[in-house]
Amino acid sequence: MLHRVLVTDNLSAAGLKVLEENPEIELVIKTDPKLSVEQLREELQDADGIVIRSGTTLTEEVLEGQSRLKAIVRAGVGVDNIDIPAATRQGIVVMNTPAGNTISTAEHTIAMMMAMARNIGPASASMREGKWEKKIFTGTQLAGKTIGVIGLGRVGLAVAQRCLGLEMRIVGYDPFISSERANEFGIELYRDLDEMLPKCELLTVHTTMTPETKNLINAERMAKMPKGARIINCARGGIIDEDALADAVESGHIAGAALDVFLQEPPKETRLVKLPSVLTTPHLGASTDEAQELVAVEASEIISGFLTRNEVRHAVNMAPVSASEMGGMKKYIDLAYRLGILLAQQTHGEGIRSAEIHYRGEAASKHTRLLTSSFSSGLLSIALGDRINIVNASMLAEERGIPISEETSKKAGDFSTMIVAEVTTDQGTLRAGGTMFGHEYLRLVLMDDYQLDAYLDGTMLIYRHRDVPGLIGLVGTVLGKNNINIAHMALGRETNQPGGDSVAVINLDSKPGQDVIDEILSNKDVTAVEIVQLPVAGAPLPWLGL
Ligand SMILES: NC(=O)C1=CN([C@@H]2O[C@H](COP(=O)(O)OP(=O)(O)OC[C@H]3O[C@@H](n4cnc5c(N)ncnc54)[C@H](O)[C@@H]3O)[C@@H](O)[C@H]2O)C=CC1
Ligand SMILES: O=C(O)C(=O)COP(=O)(O)O
Repeated sequence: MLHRVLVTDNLSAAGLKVLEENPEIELVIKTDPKLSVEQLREELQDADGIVIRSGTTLTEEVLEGQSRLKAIVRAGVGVDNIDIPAATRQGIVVMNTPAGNTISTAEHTIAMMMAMARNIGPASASMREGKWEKKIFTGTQLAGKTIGVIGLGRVGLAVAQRCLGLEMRIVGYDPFISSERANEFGIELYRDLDEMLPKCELLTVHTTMTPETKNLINAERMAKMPKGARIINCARGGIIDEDALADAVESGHIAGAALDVFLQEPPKETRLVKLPSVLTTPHLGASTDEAQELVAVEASEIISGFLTRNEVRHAVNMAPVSASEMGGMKKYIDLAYRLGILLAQQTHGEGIRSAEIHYRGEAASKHTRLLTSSFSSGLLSIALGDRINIVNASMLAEERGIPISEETSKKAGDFSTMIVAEVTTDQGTLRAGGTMFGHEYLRLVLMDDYQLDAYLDGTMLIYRHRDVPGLIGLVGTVLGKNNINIAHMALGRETNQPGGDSVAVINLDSKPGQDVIDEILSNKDVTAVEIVQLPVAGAPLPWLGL
């Protein structure tokens, strides 16, 4: 089946070409007219992936119940127009293209700063009206001025580098970078934003939009800046409090502002936009041919790589996995998932308090977080059904108050690679350990304290019993007379002495009914019987299509 990719914002032709030329992808473009929320919900019902820019907002309401949608790709940086927790809860991977538009955005920031300092916008408008107003448009020189850069990520650092070239002094604030790194870029790093603000004759913000950065520059902070300071925002509307900025510009404390982004786009509240010393552009930071080609091609490659090769690149709500890494992980993801559903069925999904996964030998060098998510999606599959997958498993486990921890040891034990999962429930602790033979065949080699060697697929009849002669024959006879074929049988006993507690795992070709289970259970030496249903060997896993 073709993977359907919906595009709802303008992407460069080069990016669309990547999707059009992929024979495994069906491209659906819905950019004009802009879709309503209802139309977007409807289109998404038939989409495996969506590629957007800042023009499409994917709220919880839009994402709710979108069972076909597997991936959202943002052709650009900011993902604040996507409800990430809602996407994660739905099991949808969100990815972006972090670097393609950095330089263009930094250049736009510099352009805005220079245009503001020299009144380029109003001077040009005045000349268009036939005027020659040399005196009123006297500007301010930038060389020698101090600029404060808040957010020293990709764009912030690129802006700082360019400001150095303009012979400006740069002070910076970003709690997440080291002063060594800042110094490499000629930035004097402050650990306290309020201490830095009085130094800033110009201030530019380059953080992502988070609850911490919302209104980061408010009235109180603007008051700490020197009188006549200027403010630039080419990051996200709302990092600077728009109302407070309008007040500060009107009062003359802030001499001017240059804004590319707004709380609401296009802005409905126009007080700020209409102020003569406020320069505005309609979110143009990334709008160059070069940046748009880079982000659109990358976004298209990301969505194709994900849908056709399970590659996870630049994910915002999941660890990244390259196509080659994924190749080596598939069997492990499968193994962890199967241990998860095995234990889920043994606990009936009830009363699970916590789980602990141990990775031994080769397994320890794999992407264990992903494996733990895969295990968790199996473990919670009874409770949550198809809704759970590798993307949302950790979040949903956490929401249900089930801590799932992991521990790794590169030391191999009896097997070169092994995953052992331990689940604690209200009733006690259950354990299952799996390995793979020849990197191919998945095996259950540990159940509670019993060592054994059972297939980890299909229908499994598990019975606990006292290790006495004749029992295997008896169970075999019951199954035989009910026409149930045995594919494989494994026994594990507590000690090497006969007569102790044992467990048997029989892989069957069909599922026995309750009457068969009751007949086996009626034997005085059998203490418990359960049927566990795992996917058949090599069956595809949910959404990963492994
Ligand atoms: N106007 C436009 O068209 C464009 C806007 N952007 C926006 O620019 C911003 C920066 O983008 P990038 O540099 O690519 O992102 P980035 O992720 O590389 O950098 C963000 C930086 O902000 C810092 N930060 C986070 N919280 C902070 C806080 N409370 N205080 C100070 N610093 C904090 C982080 O440590 C990080 O270094 C984003 O909001 C992005 O959406 C990006 C591209 C185009
Ligand atoms: O990449 C970003 O964060 C941007 O803000 C660019 O937005 P756009 O793709 O031009 O709508």
